[in-house]
Formats: sequence, C-alpha cells, structure tokens
Amino acid sequence: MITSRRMAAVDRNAAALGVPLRVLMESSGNAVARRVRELTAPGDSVTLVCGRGNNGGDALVAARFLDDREATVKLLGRPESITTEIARANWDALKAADIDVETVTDSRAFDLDDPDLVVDAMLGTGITGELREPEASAARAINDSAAPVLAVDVPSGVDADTGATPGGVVEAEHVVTFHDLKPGLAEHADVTVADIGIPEAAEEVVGPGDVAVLGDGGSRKGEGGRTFVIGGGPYTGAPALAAGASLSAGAGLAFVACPASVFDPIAGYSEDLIVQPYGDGEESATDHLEPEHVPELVETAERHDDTVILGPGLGRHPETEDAARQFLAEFSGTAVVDADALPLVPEVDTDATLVLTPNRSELAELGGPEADDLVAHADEIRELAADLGHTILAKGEVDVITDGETVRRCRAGTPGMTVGGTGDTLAGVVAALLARAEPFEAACVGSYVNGRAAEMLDRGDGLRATELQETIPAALEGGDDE
Ligand SMILES: NC(=O)C1=CN([C@@H]2O[C@H](COP(=O)(O)OP(=O)(O)OC[C@H]3O[C@@H](n4cnc5c(N)ncnc54)[C@H](O)[C@@H]3O)[C@@H](O)[C@H]2O)[C@H](O)CC1
Ligand SMILES: [K+]
Repeated sequence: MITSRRMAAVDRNAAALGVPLRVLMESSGNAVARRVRELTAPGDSVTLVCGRGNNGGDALVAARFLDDREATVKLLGRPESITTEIARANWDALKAADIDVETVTDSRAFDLDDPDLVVDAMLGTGITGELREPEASAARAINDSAAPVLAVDVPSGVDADTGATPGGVVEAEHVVTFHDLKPGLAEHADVTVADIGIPEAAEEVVGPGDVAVLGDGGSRKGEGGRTFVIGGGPYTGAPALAAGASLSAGAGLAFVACPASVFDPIAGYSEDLIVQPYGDGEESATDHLEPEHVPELVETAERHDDTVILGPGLGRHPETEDAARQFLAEFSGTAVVDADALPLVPEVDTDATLVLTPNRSELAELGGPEADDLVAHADEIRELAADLGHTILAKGEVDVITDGETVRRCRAGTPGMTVGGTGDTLAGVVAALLARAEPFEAACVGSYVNGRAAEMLDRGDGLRATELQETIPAALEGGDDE
C-alpha cells in the first residue's frame, strides 16, 4: 500500500536513478493496454476518456498499443490545456501517428456511443476535491452508459489516499493501478497492480524525492523548532557543531547546555549559539554533567518543546553516565542520542521518542551487530530498533535507517566524511528535521542531507565538519539533485 505523498517521493527517486516519469508512463500505458486486451476481443470498440494530466497521459500511451481494437481517444478539453509535458508529448505522438483523436470542449455534447469498454483516464492521484466540469458531466455519462469501465490508476473522483468521493465517482468494474495498491482502493473488487519498472532502490535508498516531499505531510514547515544540545565537557567542538548544523537545517534557535568550565570556548565558537552553563555557582566551576543538573535540563527542554541532542562531547565520567541515564528516565520529549550517551539507552526505561545515531562501534555497544557492512546486517539492526522501541540511524559507508519495521539505506556522502565532527553535524540536522517530520523520516532525510552537503563541498580528503554547515541549506533545498 502506498500513499500519494510516498509515491511522489519514489517517482522522483526513480528519476534520479535514471528512470524518469516519461519512461514510467510508457509502462503504465502499456499495462493499461494489456488489461484492455484481456477485457475485450480483437475488433471490439474501446473509448478512452482522457483528462489533461498524467492520468490522461497513461491512456494516450495505451492507445498506441491498441491497433487491433477500435480505439477512440476523447480528450476532455483543448490540447493546449494539457497540464504536463509528458502527457502533451504523448498527445503529439498520437497525432503524429495518425491515430484518431477527438477533443471534447463542450461537456454537454459529450457522447459515449456504445463501446464494448470505456477506459476512465480523467483523473488519478492529482485530483483535489469534488469532480469539476467537464469531468463531472463526463463521469455521469460514463455511469449512465451500459459499457463496462476500466479505471486507470483509480476511478476518477476518488481520493487515492482516503477513498473519499465527495462529488461523485466513476463506477468502474475494473481498475489497473501502478506500482502498489493505493489505500483508497482497498474496498474495490477488481484491482490489477501493474509493475511499471520503478526500481526497488527508489523505495529503499533515500534520495532527492524523500527530501522533496518533506513538510508535505501537514507538518510544521517554516516554523523552525528549537534545538537543545546537552553536551560538552571533555570536548567542546562536538556540541557546537551539532547546534550549528541544526541552525543550518532550519532550527530557529540552538541552545547548548554545558558545564560551566567550558562555557568560554563553546560560546566563543559562534555568535549564533545560545550557551547555557550549568554548575557555575559552585566553588569551582563544574567540568562535567552530574545528576544534580538534570532536573533543570529536563524542565527547560520540556517547557519549550525543544528537540534535545544528548551526547556530543559529553564524555564518560561515571557521574555523567548517571546523569544521562536520569535524563533519559525523566524526559518525555523528542531527542537525538549520540556518542557517549548511546550505550546507556538500553539500560533505561524512557517515555521519550529517540533517534539513535550510532557509528559502528557504538552500534555494537548498543547490542547491535559488529559489522563493517551495515547493509548486510540490516535485519539485525531493525530487530534492535524494534527491541529498543526507537529509530536507529546506523552510520557507515552506507547508512542504515530503521524504525524497527521499515529499513532504508542512504549512500549519500564522500570518503572525506570519516573526518571528526560529521556525526555531530548529522545529529544537528536530524534534530532540526524532527521539528517537521516523524522520527524515521527525519533520520532518513537527515542522513541524506548531511551526505549531500559533503558531496556539494567537493573537498576530497580535506573536508572539515564546520564547512558542512554552509552546504546543508542547499542540500536541504534539493537544488543540485544528483
Ligand atoms: N506516479 C507514478 O509513478 C506515475 C503516475 N502516472 C499517472 O499520473 C497520474 C497522476 O497525474 P497528475 O498529472 O499528477 O494528476 P491527474 O492526471 O490525476 O490530474 C491532474 C489534473 O486534474 C485537474 N484537477 C484536479 N482536481 C480536479 C477536479 N476535482 N476536477 C477536475 N479536474 C481536476 C488538475 O488541474 C490537473 O489538470 C497517476 O494517477 C497515474 O495515472 C504516470 O503514469 C506515470 C507513473
Ligand atoms: K482514472
């Protein structure tokens, strides 16, 4: 089952893999023609009623494959009003081949004759709201006719995602749909799912399509969230990189909560970060996170609905580990957990929603496989995510991302990314995306955007993590698709 939003992502990924929509439409049209042939005999009359979008385009292709049937193509509207380039190209191809085509400009004059089969290619996944004219009149004429109907992709009038038919629908005995079943077809009696050659990788490998549809799911696009990094102590660069990258990826504000002893260096890296030291009222400034600091951190993060990043540069002082455990036990918001905080996750019961971003050794410490090739062990990583109840983004040459059910892989990135700090920027990007996407999607797109940001720098071995902050915005815009 596939939603129209996911389908849009997969289409675009397929194009990036060298299989553009025009090629897919050729397969769709071919599949429609095959089904027409199964439902009719040579010489039978078939009327193809075509809308002006790609749903109509599918039937324009099908007509080219139907020379042994009496095919009549009716375009609803003027050829100039065809909305997509590929549908127009297929219209031109029909005309060039001297195949008979009719345009219906007055829907009151829409006449179906009495064909042996009607192909309903008026509207597919591009419909919004109730059927409008001329499609509404044409739908009535199709329903009044005694001819059986084969719908292309979905019966015109139905919402492919919900099955809703707010303004009437073509009553189709048969449906040929593409790639995968649509949720709105679940109740339909005769649905043929046609393989149109979308490569499996378009679904399983994160690509530009995943980035393109981000924010289309009713999420809070444009409202930059707040990132709250709990890190620093023995190291200072890591929390600053994570916070900075989250700003590059759209966070509105980025805070770093750190031990007072490292306030100066962290605050000195960038004027964009808001640095909040803890433990500065003590006799000598704290140099690591301790359990007594935790209640205030939890309270601050929850009060502002911040996305937390727990771990960068935190170190492994036993008191810090206790504090991190306590944070996880008390916090009920959303967090990315990275670095030294990762091994503590399996030890704690938490209500928080977590995205874990382990590298290979941290993955093993979490209880996952010890492996160089993460893809070969994707199933074990999925089981680990299911056991822990959190999303895992396992970092390797190819990243493996899983929510315990679905597994995707991401191969964006460059060999130069093995340099220190790129994991911190990744945590920052994922945290920013968590303000506008579900955890699994934020992890997938975060992995892709961090990798694309490195590819766009084109620095080879001289890559520095600080530089990624400059190309993350463009990578997220999806400009410069592969
Ligand atoms: N996704 C794929 O891999 C493939 C899909 N194919 C087919 O393409 C359609 C979707 O095409 P699209 O151009 O996006 O939309 P439609 O043709 O469904 O409709 C767009 C058209 O309709 C107008 N419109 C919108 N709402 C209404 C309405 N309520 N009443 C009247 N008119 C309406 C809108 O203005 C546009 O002009 C998909 O279903 C597949 O059939 C390709 O085959 C390639 C592979
Ligand atoms: K249709």
